[in-house]
Amino acid sequence: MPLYYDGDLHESFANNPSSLEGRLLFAVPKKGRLLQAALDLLQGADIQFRRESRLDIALVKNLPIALVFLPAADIPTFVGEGRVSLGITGQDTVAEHAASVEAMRRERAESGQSTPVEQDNVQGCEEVMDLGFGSCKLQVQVPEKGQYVKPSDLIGKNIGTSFVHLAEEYFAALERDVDISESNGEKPAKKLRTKIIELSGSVEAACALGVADGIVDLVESGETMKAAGLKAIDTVVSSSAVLIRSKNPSNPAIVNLIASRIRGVITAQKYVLCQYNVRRESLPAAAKITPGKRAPTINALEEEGWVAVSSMVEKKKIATVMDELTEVGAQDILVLDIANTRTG
Ligand SMILES: Nc1ncnc2c1ncn2[C@@H]1O[C@H](COP(=O)(O)OP(=O)(O)OP(=O)(O)O)[C@@H](O)[C@H]1O
Ligand SMILES: O=P(O)(O)OC[C@H]1O[C@H](OP(=O)(O)OP(=O)(O)O)[C@H](O)[C@@H]1O
Repeated sequence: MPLYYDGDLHESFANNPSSLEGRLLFAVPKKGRLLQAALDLLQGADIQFRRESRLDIALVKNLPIALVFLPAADIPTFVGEGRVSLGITGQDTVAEHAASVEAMRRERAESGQSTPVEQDNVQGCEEVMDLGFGSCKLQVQVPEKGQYVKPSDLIGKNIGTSFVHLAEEYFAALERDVDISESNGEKPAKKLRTKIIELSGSVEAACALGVADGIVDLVESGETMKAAGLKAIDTVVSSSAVLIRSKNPSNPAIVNLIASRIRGVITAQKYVLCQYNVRRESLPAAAKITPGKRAPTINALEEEGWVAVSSMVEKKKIATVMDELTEVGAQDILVLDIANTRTG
């Protein structure tokens, strides 16, 4: 098996490109917050497909891959069981899946079952890379003007959430800490006293409607939380979109190829190319400001005593970098967008 995809298509894919056989399955969120950024990433990586309306599978035209459009929250289950080799989803959903597997493991141990969860095809997912979008936090929220101030005030109360297993883990740890600090050497209670209520959406309405005393839900700008009259009192998990892979993908060479293309697109989005001319004696100072990823590229200019420099610079730092370059005497500073990259 080559480490990198060498252009040789799987035999069954080459013979029948309109079939699923021989194709690596890649799960993409079918709707919601991550969909558009994920599609932009696929386009940047030249993964060409046409999604027929109402069909959740799309065959990729130029690679032996099929895209499977699934709810973001379900993608870690499909990847973790090895049904799909690659996926794009949020770290929050990966953490929730891992917590559900852990809960299954605990339940089996407590009930004396000896079958390991791995026998149910639960192998878990591996994070390949952070994709740099979809940042949010899973937070414990309570009514702004209510009686609850700190997380431990919610012990024994009702908590609404779509992240049932992470909420259970969070409150179990909280109860354990409180019990230990209040006990006189007695063993902390095993059973969770806080009631976790599973809700599939609009979780922020649960407190106002009397279903819950507090919630565990995602926050990005905080606008939804504020509009519902809630405030955050703790963070359970910080999240952003990630590329995940199964432990034993059907074609590791294709997995590496896709990962490398996506990494190239992300780097291109993060950096710009900065070019400028500077007197040779000012080059050490200028090179310090624009060290590049490896080192700046330096070319001689026709004009005696001057050099041309080009270097990758983080987009978010470019204004300051241009100010500093001007200060050390750089001239003709140009900033260019990078369409794609493959760097070391
Ligand atoms: N406000 C947000 N800002 C940034 N990322 C978010 C935000 N809300 C959710 N996400 C990320 O996007 C993922 C999918 O959430 P989203 O609410 O879009 O899912 P969905 O599939 O439409 O589900 P639902 O039907 O429950 O809304 C989340 O798991 C999280 O990683
Ligand atoms: O802090 P904010 O920027 O306001 O974002 C937070 C909201 O975004 C998500 O919901 P989404 O709008 O995707 O819809 P949903 O409630 O149907 O999941 C999340 O569940 C919050 O409700």
